[in-house]
Amino acid sequence: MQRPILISVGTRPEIIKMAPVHSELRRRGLPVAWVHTGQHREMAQPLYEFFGIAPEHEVTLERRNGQLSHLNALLLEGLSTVFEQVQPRAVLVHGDTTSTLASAQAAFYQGVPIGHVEAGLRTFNHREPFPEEMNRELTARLAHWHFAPTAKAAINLRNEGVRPPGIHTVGNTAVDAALAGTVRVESLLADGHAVLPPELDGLREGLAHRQWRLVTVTAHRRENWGEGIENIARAVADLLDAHPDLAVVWPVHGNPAVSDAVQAALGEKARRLEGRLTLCAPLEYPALLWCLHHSVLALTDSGGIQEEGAALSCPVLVLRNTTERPELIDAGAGVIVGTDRQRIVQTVSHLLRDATALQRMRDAVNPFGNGTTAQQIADVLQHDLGI
Ligand SMILES: CC(=O)N[C@H]1[C@@H](OP(=O)(O)OP(=O)(O)OC[C@H]2O[C@@H](n3ccc(=O)[nH]c3=O)[C@H](O)[C@@H]2O)O[C@H](CO)[C@@H](O)[C@@H]1O
Repeated sequence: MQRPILISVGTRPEIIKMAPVHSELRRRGLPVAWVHTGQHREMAQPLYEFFGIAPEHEVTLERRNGQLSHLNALLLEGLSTVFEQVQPRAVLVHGDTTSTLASAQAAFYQGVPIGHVEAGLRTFNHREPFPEEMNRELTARLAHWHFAPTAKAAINLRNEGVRPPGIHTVGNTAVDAALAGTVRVESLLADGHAVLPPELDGLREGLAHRQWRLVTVTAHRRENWGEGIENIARAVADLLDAHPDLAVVWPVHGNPAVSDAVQAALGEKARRLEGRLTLCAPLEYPALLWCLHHSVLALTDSGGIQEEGAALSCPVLVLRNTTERPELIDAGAGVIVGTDRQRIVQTVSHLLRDATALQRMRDAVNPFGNGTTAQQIADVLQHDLGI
């Protein structure tokens, strides 16, 4: 194989958002390879199967403690060995994880140009999200190509001194993945494939026959652990009491800091409401897409779900005090509600009662692109690498 463009990723959202780039490069017959950095491997395998990706390389992490510095050191060493062996012509990284920064550093040490996909997102607060905000900034210092999802992200980069020829405003690959993925999920379901886990059977039946309106909830960010999650759970309970046609699906993050609080506040209710409240393990991506596609609203502190919601006409209420995706709010496709119980209840109740307001949000123009981001990234790489 010729020297490949090497995609280096570790976590679930990175895999989801880099899959469209991999698929587009492969479709054009360009040399491309994938290295998995070994975080959350158990979550990764079904995703790789869904996207038809077989990583050629893997860095296995033998972590002795939970420290970020230890993780970074292991990643840096493991990735350097892989890069040495593969001799990539370029390395592509995504977003803001520890894998992102370590991949960019390892590539920099070997003099390999770095493409940063989803560049320029900023909260301007190094503590929220931590350590992601700093990972974004440092990766921008190291990158050669900056694939900014929006004009705002491009301006953030310019304001930090990144020179415009390296900045390409291309939209977000999350949209490419969500649009193509939803079509595929619906067609798999129509062909009778078991795309959804059995825990969602009651919900599916209720949506089909009892005209429930679905709201998808997810929360896992560190800054929401404790009081934040408890408030969100109590707000969900209030909403289920106030709206008899409301159904909620909440894939609960496995961390006990999250799951214990959710179970304590809602476990009993979930048993009583049978199907109207589904608390389940984190869903595989196709099932999560199905939930968003069939939801009237999403409540989330996730970054990716803000983009997927916008792509699938599912308005998003952001369970954080800040977002690095202000375009969602500006476009009218989302609202920041934080974790205040009353505010969440009031905002959701208003939208459930006011069909016009809800429809206005559903009709908002998606600010994260139209599903051609991977093509635009491939165009730039092909041109600049002369391949
Ligand atoms: C706030 C923040 O710093 N977020 C960063 C984090 O992502 P982010 O906060 O989006 O990470 P999450 O862990 O929430 O993952 C979101 C993704 O997982 C999927 N999902 C979610 C729940 C579930 O049960 N099943 C499932 O498949 C969603 O559809 C979405 O695609 O890393 C990403 C990758 O670098 C960056 O783009 C984001 O900026």
